[in-house]
Amino acid sequence: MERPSCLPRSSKMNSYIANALSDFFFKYETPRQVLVRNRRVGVVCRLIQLGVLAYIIGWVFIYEKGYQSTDTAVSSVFTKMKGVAYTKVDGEEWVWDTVDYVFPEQGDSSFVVMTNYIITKGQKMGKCPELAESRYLCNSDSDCERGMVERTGHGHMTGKCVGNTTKTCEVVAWCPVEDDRKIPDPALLMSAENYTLFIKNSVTFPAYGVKRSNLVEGIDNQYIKSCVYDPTTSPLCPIFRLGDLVQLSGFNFATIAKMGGAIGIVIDWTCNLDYDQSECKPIYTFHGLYGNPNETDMARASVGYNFRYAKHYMEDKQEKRTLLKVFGIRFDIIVRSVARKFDIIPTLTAIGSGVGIFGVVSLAILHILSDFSKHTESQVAYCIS
Ligand SMILES: Nc1ncnc2c1ncn2[C@@H]1O[C@H](COP(=O)(O)OP(=O)(O)OP(=O)(O)O)[C@@H](O)[C@H]1O
Repeated sequence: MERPSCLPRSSKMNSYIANALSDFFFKYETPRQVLVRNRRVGVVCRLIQLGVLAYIIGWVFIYEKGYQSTDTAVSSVFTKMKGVAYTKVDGEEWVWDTVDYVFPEQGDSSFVVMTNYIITKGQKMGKCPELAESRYLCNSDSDCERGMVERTGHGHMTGKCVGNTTKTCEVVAWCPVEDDRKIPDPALLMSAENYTLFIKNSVTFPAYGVKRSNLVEGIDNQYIKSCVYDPTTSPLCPIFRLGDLVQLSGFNFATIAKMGGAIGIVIDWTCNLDYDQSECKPIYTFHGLYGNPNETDMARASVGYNFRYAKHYMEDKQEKRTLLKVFGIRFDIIVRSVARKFDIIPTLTAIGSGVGIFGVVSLAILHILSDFSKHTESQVAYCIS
């Protein structure tokens, strides 16, 4: 039986330190290289190394462009519509030009082009019956509580139930109240299909001091006057026909014109500034956001796009207004940008991380091999360097 050690604690410590010092001074460590004479192992190891090399060169450097730094642009968009529409409703002729059908008229990157409307002329402040619709109907005055406002009503109830055949609550409102139960079909401004939209967009990449405009080299005043955007024949023309925009967004013009809708125009600036700046050009894409009533259940709950707009005027010393329920196509112009250029810092970072990954993989292979060598001792020859 082994006798318990009765050396004191301090003398045990001293012997550890002495051993450690002797190991440090009288022993030497060096990595041992292993030569494996095995086809399967050799092929697998080389394939893993090749895979890592392909990842570093193919993915990190070529695909992800790890040798370049990136910057996003500061951008500004200006728009201008042109085109004239003519309507003849109830014998009344009317010509609509850009200031009548574009909202707002300043040339914003988000704007609406009116394609259909319901007009209520000569409204003035007063008392009148609500619209003859089921939600406003009443039998007696007690159904019209004074001061109450129906959720989607047009004014404050006076407390009276009025009318001869169809009785509705009387309201204090802009009278006569709007009747929007019948939407003109086909849309009144179908000629909007031929309107043209001019988009002026400039971008600046502050990190590289590079400024670009969508009126790129070769697009002069003469070209603008005659060109119309076409994705294959004139992809850089900044003038777009409305009908083409709707079609490229996947919508039907007659449907979107009647009920309204929304279209996103994306201007994509993806530029490699290692090449000449003139190669940095915009790419336009068009996306239908809403405007097809059969598209989704969500769209059916609120079909199309509309809003109300009033023009006020004075007549016989009384303020009056013309109310328009406007159905139109809303355009949202979105600029997406990324510029890349060679930079030594990301290059060194990418190389460093590549070397690191390579090192980790080599270590993993070494571990696999040391396991392998234990099992197939006979096929492995060790050579100590
Ligand atoms: N929506 C558009 N459709 C077709 N051409 C357009 C449109 N908007 C502008 N243009 C034309 O593009 C050119 C540049 O327009 P810009 O607004 O810079 O100049 P402008 O002389 O003030 O334009 P204009 O007085 O004709 O509205 C002009 O020749 C203009 O007529």
